[in-house]
Amino acid sequence: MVRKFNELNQLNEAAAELFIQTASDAIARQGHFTVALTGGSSPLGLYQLLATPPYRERVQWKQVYVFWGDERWVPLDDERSNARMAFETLLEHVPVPEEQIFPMWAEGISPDEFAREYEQSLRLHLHPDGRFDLILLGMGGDGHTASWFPHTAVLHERNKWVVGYYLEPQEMHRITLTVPVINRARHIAVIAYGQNKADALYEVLEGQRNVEQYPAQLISPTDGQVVWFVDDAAAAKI
Ligand SMILES: O=C(O)[C@H](O)[C@@H](O)[C@H](O)[C@H](O)COP(=O)(O)O
Repeated sequence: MVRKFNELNQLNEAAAELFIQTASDAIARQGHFTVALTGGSSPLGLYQLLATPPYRERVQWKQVYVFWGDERWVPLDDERSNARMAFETLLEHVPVPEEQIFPMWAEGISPDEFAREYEQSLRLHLHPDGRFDLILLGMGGDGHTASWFPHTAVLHERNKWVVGYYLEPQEMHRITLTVPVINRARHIAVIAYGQNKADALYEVLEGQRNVEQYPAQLISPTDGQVVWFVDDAAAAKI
């Protein structure tokens, strides 16, 4: 489903409502809520909203387990860190117990080993069905999402839950959830706004199937729901 908004604050409010609803449904059903956060700049307004009354009081933060959909393999204090951004805008302002927050970063371990360990944590915390309650995603102007970049091998990974790999053009490693894990989620929310997303949004939602070029076409939940939160500028061509 595509939800289109004139104003960015309306988009963020609607995304916050989805977050609150999926959290309260999950907590009522199973006692806790598992969410994967996204990086980039797109979720900034949503995180700020969730950290502020009256939204903040509507989530039972002590029952929330926080993971990430993808990360740049940099220390937590690096300005490129997706986790750092989420801590500053959201996690430092809400009472999620520290041991329930799982940044995609650790010292003294390779990205590959880390990916295996992260998969083990997911297997433990997403037990028994391996499903996230909610995964937040953004989309780049080139049609990538999470760290599924065009023409990378991770697009074809069907067994591993988490992959760490070197992304040549950015000269850094990336850690990312894989296609099967993301598509197993109960809910996926993709946030894409601004004119520079218009071409990719058109190609991803209405263009010919070409997942190598537009990896966000791979977002296709098997038994869940996806909502695209877009603004008029991003939606100019759809
Ligand atoms: O670490 C990252 O870069 C991401 O998680 C990535 O997939 C992001 O969501 C898109 O690149 C959109 O980025 P913007 O929100 O900054 O446009």
